[in-house]
Amino acid sequence: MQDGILSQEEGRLPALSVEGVSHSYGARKALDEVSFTVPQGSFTALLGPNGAGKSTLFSLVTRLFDVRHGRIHILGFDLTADPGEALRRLGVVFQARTLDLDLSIRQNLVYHAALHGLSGAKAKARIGEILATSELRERLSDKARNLSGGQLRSIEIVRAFMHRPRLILLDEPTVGLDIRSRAAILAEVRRLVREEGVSVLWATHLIDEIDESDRVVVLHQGTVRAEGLVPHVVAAERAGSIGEAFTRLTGVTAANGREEARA
Ligand SMILES: Nc1ncnc2c1ncn2[C@@H]1O[C@H](COP(=O)(O)OP(=O)(O)OP(=O)(O)O)[C@@H](O)[C@H]1O
Repeated sequence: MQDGILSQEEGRLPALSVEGVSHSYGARKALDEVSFTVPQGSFTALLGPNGAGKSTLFSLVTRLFDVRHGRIHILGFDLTADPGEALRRLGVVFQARTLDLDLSIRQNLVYHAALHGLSGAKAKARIGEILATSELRERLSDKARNLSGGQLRSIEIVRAFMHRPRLILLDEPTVGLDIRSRAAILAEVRRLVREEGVSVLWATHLIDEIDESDRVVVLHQGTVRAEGLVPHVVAAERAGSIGEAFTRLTGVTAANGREEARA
């Protein structure tokens, strides 16, 4: 792979394939024979209430935990047999904040890029490209601690895109943000999916983060309850909306970010 250019064979493979993956914490089974795919160029929402197993799944895909049962492939590379090739194609935004608050935004981004082998000049060019239309371009020399929570999250997202990964995982990236910042971050990630053809797996428990054109994987109590384009999942459940389909599939009412913000 060179600067995001895919070989013909890579072009046909799913960005992420999870096959029969299970994971337990002692006697507690957090994931039970989980299988789904993230097709290339898709925005796939991993929708599940708290405790569904989303973070456990992310810990497996990022190799924080070993895959002991089942298989995970990133662009066709087996995460267990060929972790270097698989992880090179992956970018991650974790739930917890991970920028160094004492460094400038530019330093945070350039240091991360260096870990992926990008020279300083290439990193700066890449920052300019990703932030071309963003007002954050004016804040690159500011220390991270002077940015708002929403701006820090945006920079973490830029950081995940720096090395041109083909698959980006975001674990509940809007938690703790106000409605406007949430919407801005969602819009920014959707723009990058369109413009860069990258594939995204966006974990959320909030139904209003899901768009009609998304793919969705519904995860509940460690099992996949549905997978497909939103209109297909809604039709299969004979529901009027993805919220209603979610309730039919899981027996619980999906959380709504607007309501959570009002509470
Ligand atoms: N380190 C751990 N030890 C024991 N049980 C755990 C551990 N981490 C998670 N679990 C359990 O595994 C299940 C799945 O948790 P997980 O954190 O993956 O879900 P989640 O969908 O990410 O939820 P949340 O958004 O609340 O983090 C839950 O029942 C949880 O209590």
